[in-house]
Amino acid sequence: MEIRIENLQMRYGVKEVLSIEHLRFEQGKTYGLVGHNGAGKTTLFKSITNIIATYSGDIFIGDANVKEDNKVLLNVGIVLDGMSVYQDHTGWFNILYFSGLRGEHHEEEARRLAVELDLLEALEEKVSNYSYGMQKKLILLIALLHNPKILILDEPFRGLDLKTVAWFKEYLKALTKNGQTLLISSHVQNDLETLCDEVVVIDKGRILESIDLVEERKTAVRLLLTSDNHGVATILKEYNFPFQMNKEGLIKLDTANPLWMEVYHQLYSQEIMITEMSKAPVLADKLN
Ligand SMILES: Nc1ncnc2c1ncn2[C@@H]1O[C@H](COP(=O)(O)OP(=O)(O)OP(=O)(O)O)[C@@H](O)[C@H]1O
Repeated sequence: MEIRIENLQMRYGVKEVLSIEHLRFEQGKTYGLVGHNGAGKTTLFKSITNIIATYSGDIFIGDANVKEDNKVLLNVGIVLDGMSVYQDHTGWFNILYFSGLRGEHHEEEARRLAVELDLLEALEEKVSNYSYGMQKKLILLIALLHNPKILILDEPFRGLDLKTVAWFKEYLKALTKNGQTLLISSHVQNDLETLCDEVVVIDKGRILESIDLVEERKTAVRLLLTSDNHGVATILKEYNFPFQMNKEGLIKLDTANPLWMEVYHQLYSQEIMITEMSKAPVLADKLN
């Protein structure tokens, strides 16, 4: 399902927190949302899911306006950072309770996810005994359980161990292959770089730009580490070949440039070896 936002204005008192003329999240794509603290990411997520309804303007999920037809939200799963569940009850109680609210029951799927998340045994215990990461896993499990058509995740990886983050990223990649739409906010650029099709940059409640990572990935910009990076820089300058040397001394250039073959032969003839060549991260460059 797609999400469409038209003329959204949101204020807390006199403070304008969101001002978005038009924004569309297409079905089956993964979107990242980046912005400084207080930029409005969480407020946007809360508005889309009707947790906040004091905005002016319209938000559509599919054809339904969420303010007028909030049943459409049954298609949406949301995990907000700092969200909580019932502490004095077990993990299982929470799973059954929240599934019941939706009129659904997916015990087998819950068990399968709990095994993947290494949480199965803990589900018998009270949530108050859980670590922060375990609570986060439980909240994710509950959100994933009903297989929502739209999944909104606010800082989903914060507090999770590396193994769980890796599992979760693969899980999310598989979801979009099935046509689900994902919105993810994260302060970790690498997380968004590896997952997202598009990254929306938000600042003081306004959309600054939208970065199409799918297009950006098609370019042939590479980072090189060589046996003599300064020697390479000298050769590149002789050829007027555009390049940058980053803080770590790696050379960044576009190997699709027609001059690259000539430069490459020149390096070879001067016995300069390329010891490492990797795809340059797109997002870090765009955002910094
Ligand atoms: N309940 C509230 N009352 C008043 N102002 C609020 C409230 N919630 C958020 N704000 C303000 O709204 C603005 C946007 O906050 P929001 O939480 O959406 O930002 P964010 O981009 O998610 O930030 P972060 O990256 O720190 O999570 C901030 O200036 C914040 O102070």
